[in-house]
Amino acid sequence: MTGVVTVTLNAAVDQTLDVPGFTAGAVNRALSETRTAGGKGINVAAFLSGGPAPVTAIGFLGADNTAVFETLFRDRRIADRCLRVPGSSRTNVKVVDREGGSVTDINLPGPRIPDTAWRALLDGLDELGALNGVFVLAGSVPAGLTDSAYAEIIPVLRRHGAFVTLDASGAPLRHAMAAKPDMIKPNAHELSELLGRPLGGRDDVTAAARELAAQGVALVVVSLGADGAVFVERGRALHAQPPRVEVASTVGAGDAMVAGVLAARLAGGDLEDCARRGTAYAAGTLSLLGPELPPPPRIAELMAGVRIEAIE
Ligand SMILES: Nc1ncnc2c1ncn2[C@@H]1O[C@H](COP(=O)(O)OP(=O)(O)O)[C@@H](O)[C@H]1O
Ligand SMILES: O=P(O)(O)OC[C@H]1O[C@](O)(COP(=O)(O)O)[C@@H](O)[C@@H]1O
Repeated sequence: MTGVVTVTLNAAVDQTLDVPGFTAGAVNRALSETRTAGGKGINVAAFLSGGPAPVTAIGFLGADNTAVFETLFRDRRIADRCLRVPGSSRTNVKVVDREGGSVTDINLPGPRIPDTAWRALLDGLDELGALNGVFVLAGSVPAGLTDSAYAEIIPVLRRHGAFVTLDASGAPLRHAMAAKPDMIKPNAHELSELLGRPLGGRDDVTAAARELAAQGVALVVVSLGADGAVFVERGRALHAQPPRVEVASTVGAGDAMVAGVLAARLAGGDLEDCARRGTAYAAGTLSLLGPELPPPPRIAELMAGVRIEAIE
């Protein structure tokens, strides 16, 4: 089976703080702290590891705090092609308030990427493009790179005929749209920002997703948090509603959804299979901290509990 390569330009150590009743502007006390390897592409790599496709992670890691990432790569048998850059990868703070059911993300900027490292990344991707069929470009773009970073990477992979998934936001997503990724997964807020207009309910979101599909993105997935996600491909639109699950943290749910969709696609699944597996992976990670999935029998149970509805 073809290999999957995930690209993380801005890796992160996710520091999850358990703060019941968290209140901005007040003194808050954390009951516990957990640190896990994160960053969108690294999460997708972790969620896909252990499956039939070999998984490679590439991107940038700050040279001063690589241990948490190297441990993940070793434990999950993810091939580590990440380039080391001076400094430390950022720590992103995730404040989880289980009482109030909220997660507050404070994402830091990350180390500046030297030009030599950027060029080495493009060379590495060219090399990996010859050997792997699926690429995931995900997350924010750190200092030192331009908003065109993804728009520059996509043609390098296209030359090799790779399937390119993009999960980004803001200007990097807008620039990359011209390079026509094969799949995108914005959330509703990112989609509204991309189109420059507010989006109402599910029908509005579906119409917007259809517009992007008409621009040449084969598979458009729009995630809607607890309201599930909309999947659009070749004129078909589906809504997938996750089953009710216990939520420890929503961090990484979007990345799990990307991984589940790709796992289904790699197995030859149709749009409904992608929606079902993507939603089950997202629901599965909600009760766990870090890029973890429950065991296969529980994933099967979650898949059976996903409600799929066709949208006309
Ligand atoms: N609170 C929740 N309850 C149930 N499912 C959720 C919840 N939050 C997220 N999900 C699932 O995870 C998917 C991705 O979450 P979302 O928050 O939309 O992504 P992102 O983190 O990329 O913004 C959703 O489409 C949904 O299936
Ligand atoms: O690169 P960005 O956009 O700052 O996002 C990085 C953060 O996103 C995550 O990958 C989680 O993303 P999702 O919740 O969207 O799946 C965290 O691990 C990380 O801290």
